[in-house]
Amino acid sequence: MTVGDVRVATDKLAAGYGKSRVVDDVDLTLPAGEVTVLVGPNGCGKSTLLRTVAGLLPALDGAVHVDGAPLHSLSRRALSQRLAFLPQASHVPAGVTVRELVRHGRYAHRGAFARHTDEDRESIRWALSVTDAEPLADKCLDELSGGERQRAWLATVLAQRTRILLLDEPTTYLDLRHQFDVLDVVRRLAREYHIACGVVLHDLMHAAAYGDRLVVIAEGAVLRSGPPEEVLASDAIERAFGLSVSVVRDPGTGYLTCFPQRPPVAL
Ligand SMILES: Nc1ncnc2c1ncn2[C@@H]1O[C@H](COP(=O)(O)OP(=O)(O)OP(=O)(O)O)[C@@H](O)[C@H]1O
Repeated sequence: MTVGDVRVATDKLAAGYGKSRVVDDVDLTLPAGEVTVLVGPNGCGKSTLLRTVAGLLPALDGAVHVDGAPLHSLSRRALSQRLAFLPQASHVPAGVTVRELVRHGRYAHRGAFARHTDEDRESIRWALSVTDAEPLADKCLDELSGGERQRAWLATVLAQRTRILLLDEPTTYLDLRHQFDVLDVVRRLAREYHIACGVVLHDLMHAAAYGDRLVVIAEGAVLRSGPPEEVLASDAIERAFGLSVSVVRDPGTGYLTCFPQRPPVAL
């Protein structure tokens, strides 16, 4: 398996609820070793699309292929061994510690009643470590701050050790350092482990800095996809957000970043 192998491909996918199509005709690919960032205005369908790719919502039309196999042909367990999904918000179970939660991430690899293997223990340790959640391991989830909880959920998803990661706004609630830490983890997972990462982000600066490819969703469709420099400089941003941005590369850090083309309100 080399960088660039397509792990997820949608073919003219329509996603939505009942008869209502939220996005239509979507051809999305998530290649191994790359971070693909989905951006778009509130309510444009980013979560709906991700949940459909994760098999949590039925496709209204078209198809999703995971590792070349039609999504519907994979059992729930087979899919969980390939693909992990971090939703935008999750129910917080009372009295469950972070370590217990992260252990759940291993269920796809062993039966509910099987004993933990060394591989399970190593995956749990690794997931807690890369998300900086080790100090939280023995605390109850319902006693954590929003950002600490977000790291615990992310660790749970990472412990699943899948080749495909779908993350819906993983930086929500996180302070500045932890936002960059999480995005660094995502990039490392892509580069070092050749994981195909599909990430929803609202912050276009994060998207510019960390995305190998951006996908702009608006008006019920993919408006544009490609390298951040091209996509951010295109009219898709103005169309999607009603605001264009200028793109610059910070000479100090090398980060590509962008600024809204609108001066602050003078008071
Ligand atoms: N369970 C549901 N049943 C019916 N409609 C829904 C449901 N969930 C979301 N929607 C609608 O689907 C549309 C897309 O919602 P979605 O959450 O996918 O958008 P989003 O791009 O992720 O938004 P945000 O940036 O605000 O998180 C919205 O109009 C929303 O009201």
